[in-house]
Amino acid sequence: MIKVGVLGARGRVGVEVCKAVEAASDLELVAALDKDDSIEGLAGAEVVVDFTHPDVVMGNLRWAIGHGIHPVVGTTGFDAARLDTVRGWLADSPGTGALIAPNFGIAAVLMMHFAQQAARYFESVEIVELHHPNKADAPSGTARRTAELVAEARAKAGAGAMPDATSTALDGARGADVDGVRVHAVRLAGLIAHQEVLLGGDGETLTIRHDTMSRAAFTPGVLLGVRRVRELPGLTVGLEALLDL
Ligand SMILES: NC(=O)C1=CN([C@@H]2O[C@H](COP(=O)(O)OP(=O)(O)OC[C@H]3O[C@@H](n4cnc5c(N)ncnc54)[C@H](OP(=O)(O)O)[C@@H]3O)[C@@H](O)[C@H]2O)C=CC1
Ligand SMILES: O=C(O)C1=N[C@H](C(=O)O)C[C@H](O)C1
Repeated sequence: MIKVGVLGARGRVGVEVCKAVEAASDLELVAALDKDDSIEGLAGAEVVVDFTHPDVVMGNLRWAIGHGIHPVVGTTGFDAARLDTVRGWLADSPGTGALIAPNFGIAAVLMMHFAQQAARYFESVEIVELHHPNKADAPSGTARRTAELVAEARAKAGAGAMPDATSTALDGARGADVDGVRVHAVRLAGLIAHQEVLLGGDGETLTIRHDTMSRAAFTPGVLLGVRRVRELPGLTVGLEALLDL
């Protein structure tokens, strides 16, 4: 049995993660903590799942890694500097592994992978992410990561800058620039999490779309991470590393 703690246990995703851990015969939920609970309640856990908030996740990670507890992190808001900081903490705690994934949905990971594969064949790539209006960060972690993967694929293929004649625009009209890829964030009541990657070339376009219909969609990926993270010392970024794509 793997002893699992959950941070953000009363949140939208945390509730689903707790249910999934409790339903798994090889996992034991030993701590289900939320905002006002002491993190010391994680003592005894081997793996901690974090679905909290970008403002608190670094403190949680520091504590968990410092106590040799392997984190599986869904919370977003990670940039290169934050990831480097986590790598530093892991270096001081040999044998501890951490998995940080901007999206634990298998279909979402495939959408990112397909976008990365397609990127080098098109002159233009833009990303539109659409989420529920209670989301703290924009653009989403998934969109940011997709843009990084697309930019990396284009750079590797020697692709130049994308065509764009815009010479006058209202602030934000062209979205955020992530490594040269434009990312547009929509916040709309009624939505959960959705993304379109738009690719355009000479006389044709390709749209790769992903829709999250239920937050239970994240739990198989989270459980995969929980089962594997202890075998992966150091930092692993993205669930794709565990999917043999
Ligand atoms: N990687 C992935 O696949 C996915 C990632 N996410 C990300 O996960 C994060 C959480 O999303 P979501 O569940 O929708 O958010 P919610 O706001 O519904 O849940 C977060 C929970 O964490 C609680 N919390 C805040 N601070 C702490 C703390 N220090 N310790 C423990 N709990 C705390 C919140 O309490 P309170 O409400 O009182 O502040 C809340 O109950 C976001 O960053 C989101 O982008 C979401 C879906 C999938
Ligand atoms: O906040 C959310 O809801 C989600 N957050 C993640 C992100 O920022 O990419 C994953 C998914 O999009 C849902």
